[in-house]
Amino acid sequence: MNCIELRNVVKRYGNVTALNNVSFAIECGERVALLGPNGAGKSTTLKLIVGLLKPDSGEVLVKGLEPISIQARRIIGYLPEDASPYLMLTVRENLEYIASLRGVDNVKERVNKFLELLALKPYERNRVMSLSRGNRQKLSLALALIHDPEILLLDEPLNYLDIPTQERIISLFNSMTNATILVSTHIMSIAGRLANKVIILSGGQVVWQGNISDLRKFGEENEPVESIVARLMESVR
Ligand SMILES: Nc1ncnc2c1ncn2[C@@H]1O[C@H](COP(=O)(O)OP(=O)(O)OP(=O)(O)O)[C@@H](O)[C@H]1O
Repeated sequence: MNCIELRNVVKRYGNVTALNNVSFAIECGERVALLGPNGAGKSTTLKLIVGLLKPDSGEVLVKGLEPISIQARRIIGYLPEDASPYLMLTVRENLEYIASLRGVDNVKERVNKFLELLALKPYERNRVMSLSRGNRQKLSLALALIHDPEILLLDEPLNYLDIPTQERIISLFNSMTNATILVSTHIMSIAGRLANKVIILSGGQVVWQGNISDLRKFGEENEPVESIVARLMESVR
């Protein structure tokens, strides 16, 4: 079954065409990296899937449902590119509030688990406005995961994180074996550790999609995968 599907999607902002006839399908349980140069349309794609934007034409489906349906919203966890938790609330209050809104059972237990998991326990009583950018990012990740979503949409999830935390988060994602993950990133090594497939966008169009291991077929012997991806991205700019 497809957990995410875009069919001939066009999205414009005024006279800028951000996505121009984009189609792809992601099966439930797949892990896919969304790659593309700046302005390619990656964040726009994620916002359409989470229902924050509507396509001008074409269709976006989450398990066959409209992204704004209650059933779809329940199963999606979304980390925006510049996530901003409630600045005046503490770390714990943010987590408890979102967990309650999400209908999580045993809110306290679940919040404690994420405070531990993301090393946020020392900051649980601090207001978000006083946190470092990295700790805000950890909280934003916890907020995206608190309801154990089936589908994870992650926009540059490792931004601002120190190396030990990056490793912890990668293990956490990799332990979520049943989840469907679509992750936007500029870092090829991160794509390779979080996903086995890629969708490459450029100029609002899909220029390539397939298994990461198949990317090598487009390169010279020993050519770094980053260089192959860069060529594919530039083929349509
Ligand atoms: N709110 C907006 N208003 C007008 N234009 C927008 C808006 N958001 C995005 N765009 C434009 O749409 C295009 C796609 O932007 P988008 O943010 O989806 O790209 P991206 O691939 O996520 O880029 P980056 O890697 O730089 O974050 C760009 O040309 C961008 O300038």
